[in-house]
Amino acid sequence: MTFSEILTARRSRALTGAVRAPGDKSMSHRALMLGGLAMGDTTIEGLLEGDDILATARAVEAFGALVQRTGDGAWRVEGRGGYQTPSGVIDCGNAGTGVRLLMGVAAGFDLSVTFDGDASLRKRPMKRVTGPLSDMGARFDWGGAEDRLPLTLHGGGLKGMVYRQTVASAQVKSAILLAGLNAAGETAVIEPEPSRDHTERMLRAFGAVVYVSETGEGRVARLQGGQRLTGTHVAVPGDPSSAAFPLAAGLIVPGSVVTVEGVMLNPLRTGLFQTWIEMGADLTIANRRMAGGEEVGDVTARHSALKGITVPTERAASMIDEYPILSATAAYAEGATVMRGIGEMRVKESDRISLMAAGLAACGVKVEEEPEGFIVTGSPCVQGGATVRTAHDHRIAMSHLVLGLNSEEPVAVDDPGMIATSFPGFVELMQGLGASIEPR
Ligand SMILES: O=C(O)C1=C[C@@H](OP(=O)(O)O)[C@@H](O)[C@H](O)C1
Ligand SMILES: C=C(OP(=O)(O)O)C(=O)O
Repeated sequence: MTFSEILTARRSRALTGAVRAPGDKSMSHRALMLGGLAMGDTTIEGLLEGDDILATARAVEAFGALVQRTGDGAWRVEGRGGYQTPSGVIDCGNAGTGVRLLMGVAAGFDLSVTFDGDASLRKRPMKRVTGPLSDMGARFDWGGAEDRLPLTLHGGGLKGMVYRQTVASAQVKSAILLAGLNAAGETAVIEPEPSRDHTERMLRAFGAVVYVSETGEGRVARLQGGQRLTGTHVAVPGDPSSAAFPLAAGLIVPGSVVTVEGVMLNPLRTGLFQTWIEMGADLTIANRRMAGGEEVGDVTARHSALKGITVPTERAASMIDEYPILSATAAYAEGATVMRGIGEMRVKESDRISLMAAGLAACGVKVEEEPEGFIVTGSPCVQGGATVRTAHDHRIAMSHLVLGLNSEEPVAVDDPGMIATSFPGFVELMQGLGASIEPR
């Protein structure tokens, strides 16, 4: 489907059905990058074919690997055991994960490369990665403003380091560990609040030795430099961050029963499910099994009378991308949902606190914005009736479309094309469940 400039969601009858979420975005980026870094063939099934991942596939090819699409979600990467200087600029599009992890990998090699991205990515901070990589020995030239893309990286000659995270960020941790693979000696990252661990897990699947331990200072991931990766098979499970949207719709539209099958249940990713259950959601998980080295399950959401809660701040890292959709469901909950300790939301594809606050308020929902969070006071009756500015942010767009599925008046979003960065086929999948989402 090609979109008009605006998509509109309208109050829908009960949503029913079982769907599959697209492949996990975090794992899809890593599977391609590590495939390019390994010697030999890597085959991937269930790869997310969203725009962020397609940008990473092009980048890995530009760094010297052979990257082929062999079928629906099926890809083959023939790695050369290292990255080489690409002939042009590496454009990571909208993807923070893409650019930050690729900087880490590339820093380990004797090459020079310029990274760039779209208008949203050009606004996001890069020093959180270039700082530690510089301490390891990489050099950077800013193409424009400091801390922002475009930038040029000169890699090679790295030495390992011990890095203490100041913000919980899997992207920063991963960039450092990936650089450490080709640094002299040991590299360690200490995390006071653990972030998603897909890099550690997937490095092991490619044959690397990675130690993870719990210490008084937090979780520590360490590896020795000079390890070689070997191509492998990666089965990418469904993305819990994407599954959240149809499940949220199931929770808020009366009479609904929505199942999303094959959802990854890594505990560092499921903070939203825990939060919804505490809010009174009828959310059940069946058929728990292992797939692609991760636990997966079929998650069912039934329409529920939700109540507001205070989300524990230490849960933030395990649901950082889910606060937009949580806040949309909180709009239908009785009482206040307090979301704090989430200043990181302001440096995502957009300032997600401010955009969600503005969008919800335009739809008649009571929202109080704070520097590091927001409070949504909901009610079962949401007015709607707004066209929301999404500022190139897929999750802002999808969250408001879900909000509009049970509001009095329709809710429309601008720039819906961005949804394809993480969830191609979102509109068709939601329509298949019975959602009324149409181009205006
Ligand atoms: O490592 C990853 O795959 C990701 C880490 C998170 O970012 P931060 O590391 O900035 O928290 C998350 O928001 C992003 O969508 C994916
Ligand atoms: C923050 C996100 O992604 P990234 O940082 O990769 O752009 C996201 O998908 O919500």
